[in-house]
Amino acid sequence: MAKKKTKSTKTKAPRKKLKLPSYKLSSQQKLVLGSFLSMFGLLLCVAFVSFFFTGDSDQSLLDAFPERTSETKNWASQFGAWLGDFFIQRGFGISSFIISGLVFLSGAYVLMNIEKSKLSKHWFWGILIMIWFSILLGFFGNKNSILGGTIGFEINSYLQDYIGKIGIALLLLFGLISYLAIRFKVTFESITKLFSSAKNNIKDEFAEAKDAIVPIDNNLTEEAEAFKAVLKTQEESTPEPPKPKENIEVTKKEIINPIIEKTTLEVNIAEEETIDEDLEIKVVDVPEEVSETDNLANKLVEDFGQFDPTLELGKYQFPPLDLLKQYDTGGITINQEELEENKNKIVETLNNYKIGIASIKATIGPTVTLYEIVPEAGIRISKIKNLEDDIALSLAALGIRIIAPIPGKGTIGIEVPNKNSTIVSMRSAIASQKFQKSDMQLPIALGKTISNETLVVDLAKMPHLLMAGATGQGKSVGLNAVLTSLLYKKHPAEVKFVLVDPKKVELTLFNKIERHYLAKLPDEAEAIITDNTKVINTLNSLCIEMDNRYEMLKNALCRNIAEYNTKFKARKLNPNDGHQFLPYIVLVVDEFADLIMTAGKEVETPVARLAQLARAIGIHLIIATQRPSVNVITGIIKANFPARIAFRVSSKIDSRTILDAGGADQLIGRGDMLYTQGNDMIRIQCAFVDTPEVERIVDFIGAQKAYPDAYLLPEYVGEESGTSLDIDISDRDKLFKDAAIVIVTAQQGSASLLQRKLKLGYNRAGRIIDQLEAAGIVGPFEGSKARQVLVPDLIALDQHLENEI
Ligand SMILES: Nc1ncnc2c1ncn2[C@@H]1O[C@H](COP(=O)(O)OP(=O)(O)OP(=O)(O)O)[C@@H](O)[C@H]1O
Repeated sequence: MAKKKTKSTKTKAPRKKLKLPSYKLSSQQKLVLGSFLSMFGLLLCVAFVSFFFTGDSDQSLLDAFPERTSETKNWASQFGAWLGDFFIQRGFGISSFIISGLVFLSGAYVLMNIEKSKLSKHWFWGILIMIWFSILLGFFGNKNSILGGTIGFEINSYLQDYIGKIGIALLLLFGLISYLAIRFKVTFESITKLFSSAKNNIKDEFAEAKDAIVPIDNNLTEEAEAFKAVLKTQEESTPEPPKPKENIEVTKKEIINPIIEKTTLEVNIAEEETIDEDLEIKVVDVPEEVSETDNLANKLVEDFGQFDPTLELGKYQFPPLDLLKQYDTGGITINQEELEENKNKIVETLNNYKIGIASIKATIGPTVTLYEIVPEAGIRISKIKNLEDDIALSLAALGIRIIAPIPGKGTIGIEVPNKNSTIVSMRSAIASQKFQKSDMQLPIALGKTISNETLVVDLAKMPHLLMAGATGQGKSVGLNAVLTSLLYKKHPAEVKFVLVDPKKVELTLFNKIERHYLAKLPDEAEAIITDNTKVINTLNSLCIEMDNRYEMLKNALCRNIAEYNTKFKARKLNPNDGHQFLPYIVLVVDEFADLIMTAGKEVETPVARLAQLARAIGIHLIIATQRPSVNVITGIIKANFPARIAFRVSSKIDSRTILDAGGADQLIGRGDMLYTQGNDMIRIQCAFVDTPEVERIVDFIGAQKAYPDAYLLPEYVGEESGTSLDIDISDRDKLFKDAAIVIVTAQQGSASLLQRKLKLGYNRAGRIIDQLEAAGIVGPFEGSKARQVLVPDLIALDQHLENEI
């Protein structure tokens, strides 16, 4: 599995069909052309027929240049005589009639607007048959014979010199057989079958004829017997010669209709003479035809069972729960005093603002307690919402969040942090029934909600996750929780990670499971990407993988990866056609801000593309950032990441950037987070997984048998940052001129200036600087100093560029 064909989708080039050039004709043009061709076809036919009678007498006229006065006998006059001579005499003989037929047919096709490909087929085969006949008839004719025409005769005599008469006969026979085989798909078996079935038919007919006579007599019922008796007496009384059978039967019917109605005899006659309109039609049940691929798939599944993607690492063992630490000993402790104290404070504070409370209820979560208040009638919710800061101040606690009203309930919520928070261990989240029994595609145990329920979400449904939070608030732990969840639930064959870690320390641990779970570019030594410049290649490679996968899905007629994999497991997709089991790919970027700052658009574009399109083909993005500012989480990225996690941030603005709402600035940190998947916002205590725990898990997995290599992503040939100075003018960057203007205006030859002004990545800016150097606009590299600008102003730049061309 780990080996992956980089260019996996081999779409077969469609077989080229013989096609006439496709001119688009208007209906009027079609009528004109169609009728012209049909008429011409008819004229040819008339000329040919007449040639047989008039050809000889017209011959002398043809030799001279035709004049208006010269009289020809051909029914189509001089032109007819010429056509006959040209096609029949000098051409293909009798078989030239095929030409007239083809011309007529072409006219009819144009008139009736029939597909051109059919017509080209007729022409192809028509001309072949014409040549064949011409040779066949030329075999019997002489030089001037109109049987095979001059061409038929000449080919014949030419061939006779080489293969003799017998050779020609055999060649013609071979031509005939080939024609029947190709055109009518005749095979040797079909011929023998035809003969045997003809033989059987004849046999059957004989047998039927015999049967038809015997049973009528044998099966006579009582009535028939009676009828026979009547007949006998009649015959006796009328000594006429016996009449033919039909006649007798008709008379029988007339005489004793009521008696004979049920006899076999009568039924036969009635069937012949009358049509029973009340006759019911019984529709015969025809079993549905099973297509060949289904059949084959069923047979394969019968023989080998469903395809098992995990087979290569069949003995792989999932990490046991014991590797995770048990933190929450004793569960959540309820401190009655604290509860009472907070309740009093809330009631008191609200009373200060003249807000009466009808009832109050507390739900104790791992880090915060939710006090649900039902205000007295007539109190406006907005009033409470506006007092958020004042209430928080009065309660003298950090991390108070007011939810007014709680969605779906008619109450107002005030979340107050617990004095002693409980750690939600990863172990308890993984061990929860919800996680263990989930049948999600990519289940993630995020942590526990305020009501102490484990929240399990499906990354495949999200479909991408944006994670933000100030430093030290639990982002890295959150990422580890996501990765750990997947490691506990998914086999190495089912999911692959692409890890980008500019911080260089957070995800390095996962190196140990490179050959089990990681994906990388073919020539990379390390699977975990810590170098920002390499990220661009990886992201573009993922885009290629995405396109490849879409192609595979399209060829398999599947809408998403789940359908595709099910079909593949049922052996309905042939690996020889480039199909393979597709693992999910999860791209994790630990510090996105860093990437955007150094590579700008070069990173944003592929990320946005993946975010927009990759959901159906199983590529999911998890992007974490410390700096949730708008130039990092741009509109386009935000629009494609409906699922977001916010750890504590330092300002309301940051909170709005991530969640489109405040609240994240009110969190208490240490894994306290808000999660939204587009609509409701849930406060969650993130499951805690420490580095030693992750280490134990990756050690456990790493010690097991692995694939020979990491999952290989398609190769991406990035534009290398070329330094050669003989850069072709036509190869210049699209922004070359803009860059030149920026540099000349600022009189400062630095790549970082271009990066800032033109919003470019480092690589591209560097490349443009090289091109500017090659064009003589900036001077050579001078170490830490900016390059010298060799063009003094924009007018000089214009001249400089014009002189180049
Ligand atoms: N879910 C959690 N439960 C309890 N404590 C937590 C949780 N998450 C984080 N912490 C505490 O907060 C500390 C910092 O967490 P973490 O390293 O994840 O922060 P971070 O946001 O990744 O910081 P940085 O961005 O600087 O890497 C941890 O060492 C741990 O003590």
